[in-house]
Amino acid sequence: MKKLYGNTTGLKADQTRRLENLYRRRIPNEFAISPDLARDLAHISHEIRRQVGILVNRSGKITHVIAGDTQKIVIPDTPEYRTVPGRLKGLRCLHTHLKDEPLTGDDLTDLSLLRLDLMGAITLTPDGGFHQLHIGHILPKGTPEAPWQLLPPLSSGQLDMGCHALIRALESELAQIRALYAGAGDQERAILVSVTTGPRHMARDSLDELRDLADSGGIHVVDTVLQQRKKADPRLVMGRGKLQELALMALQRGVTLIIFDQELNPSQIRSLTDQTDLKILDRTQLILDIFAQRARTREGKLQVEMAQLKYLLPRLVIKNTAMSRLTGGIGGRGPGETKLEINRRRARERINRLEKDLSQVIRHRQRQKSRRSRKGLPIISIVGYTNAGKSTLLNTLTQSKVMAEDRLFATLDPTSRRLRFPRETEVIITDTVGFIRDLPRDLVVAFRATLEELNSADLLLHVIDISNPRFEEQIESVSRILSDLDLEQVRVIRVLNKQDRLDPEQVAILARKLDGIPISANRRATLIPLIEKMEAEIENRPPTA
Ligand SMILES: Nc1nc2c(ncn2[C@@H]2O[C@H](COP(=O)(O)OP(=O)(O)OP(=O)(O)O)[C@@H](O)[C@H]2O)c(=O)[nH]1
Ligand SMILES: [Mg+2]
Repeated sequence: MKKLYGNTTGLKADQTRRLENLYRRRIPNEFAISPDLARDLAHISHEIRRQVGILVNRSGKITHVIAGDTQKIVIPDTPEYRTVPGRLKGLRCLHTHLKDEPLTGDDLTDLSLLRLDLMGAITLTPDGGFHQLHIGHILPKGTPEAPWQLLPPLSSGQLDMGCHALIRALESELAQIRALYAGAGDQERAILVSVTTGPRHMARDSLDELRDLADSGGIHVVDTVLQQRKKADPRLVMGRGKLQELALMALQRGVTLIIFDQELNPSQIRSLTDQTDLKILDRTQLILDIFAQRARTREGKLQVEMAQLKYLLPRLVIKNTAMSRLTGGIGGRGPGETKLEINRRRARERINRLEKDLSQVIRHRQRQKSRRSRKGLPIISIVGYTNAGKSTLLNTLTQSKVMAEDRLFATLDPTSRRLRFPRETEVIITDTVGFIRDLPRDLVVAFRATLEELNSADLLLHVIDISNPRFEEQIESVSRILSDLDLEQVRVIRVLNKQDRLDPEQVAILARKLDGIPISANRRATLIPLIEKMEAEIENRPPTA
């Protein structure tokens, strides 16, 4: 006999048996529930003074019998019924309400979060008979204001309401929505979410940046949601009601992915995936994923995979059902894609392996470098926030063709070029990976070797995109990361890039205020003052020991 779910303590043996016997019943296709079954549920519910619920699959079989309390039932996890995103669950819930009360807010939240086929509430007459059945379903093409359809209450003679035909019609409307969005290529569709306890404008700025990140990751952003709360919910981050709105919006707009602007802990990721059946990523995972797409060199790939595994490891304790979605990343592209179905032990082994490989690659590179530095050429490193124009500057300075693009993290692997100054001094100039606010710690650790090379630089060019409205925060983020890397002692020239996008007066004010040299990295003629300053700095540098 299949087991009972929910609040079963204190039931008499005979009551338990009658509840268990419900598993033998079957509901014909046209019926939401058969009249005799509705009557029996009402009776027993009245007798035990608890709500009683059943989950019914599309063949009319009862898959779960649940006992609740006077106010509610708790629908158990049904991992074996996890649906493909964009479809209904294939289960409907029918449950009793002891009082004559239609579907509650909680019922509708369950309906949308679990994407049930239907939600039904059976109300009782005062003597425990069946009164009416209230049915609600998701409206596939609904709006945030009218996301559900509530049918007029059904009496005993009206229960053959064409249940299957209704569910089929809902599924075919959902299929139309999926088809509509499938046309948009295999781009993943996402909603970006920020739950903040701080000021709204800061969360807004950060969300804007998350959108840039998502764009750079090849994700189509369907909408953004910002929720201000006194305190983040420890389990679901946001309130359950807000989460339900989100789940519905996802269904109605063909969304398969939710990206949170804040770092989520393992149990939050698990609860969110369990509650919504959607793929959940946080900001860190998104950045790691972009890095994974971008890494080109062997060293870069090893570093990214290591960072991904280190981030995932504590998140691998969770049960298997949420695993594939959790570790899937955005389409699972890039170096780490073999990691997907990995378990903890294998993950640790892989990390050890990666560490060995990496140290070998790094040793090799250091040998090359020492060969180069034997020539005693000074090194100038270009640093700065992602998308500031670092690669463009390197290209224009050295007439080379490092990839420069209007996307975040275009460059991952450091490139070095020689540069000869007008007065014949020769230097090595290197381009580096861009920085970002809250650069994931695992990434900093993984890229430590690359970034530590900055230590041997004689001069840093800090490129700042002064046309970006957030440039001041960006300067601060970069300074913070430089000091984390113990680079404060290296001399820095501030380079104010993209001056062509601002008024000349504004540029002049900023140049004074920030003590920087304005340039347009893509216009060679604007670089002369910078080149002169670089040359002077290099010639005046203290002799190396
Ligand atoms: N208008 C204008 N655009 C610029 C200038 N310099 C760079 N850009 C553009 O800014 C975008 C980013 O340039 P990149 O050189 O790729 O920036 P980056 O700092 O190397 O970026 P990451 O490698 O992603 O960290 C590109 O679309 C460039 O064409 C400039 O002086 N003026
Ligand atoms: Mg670059």
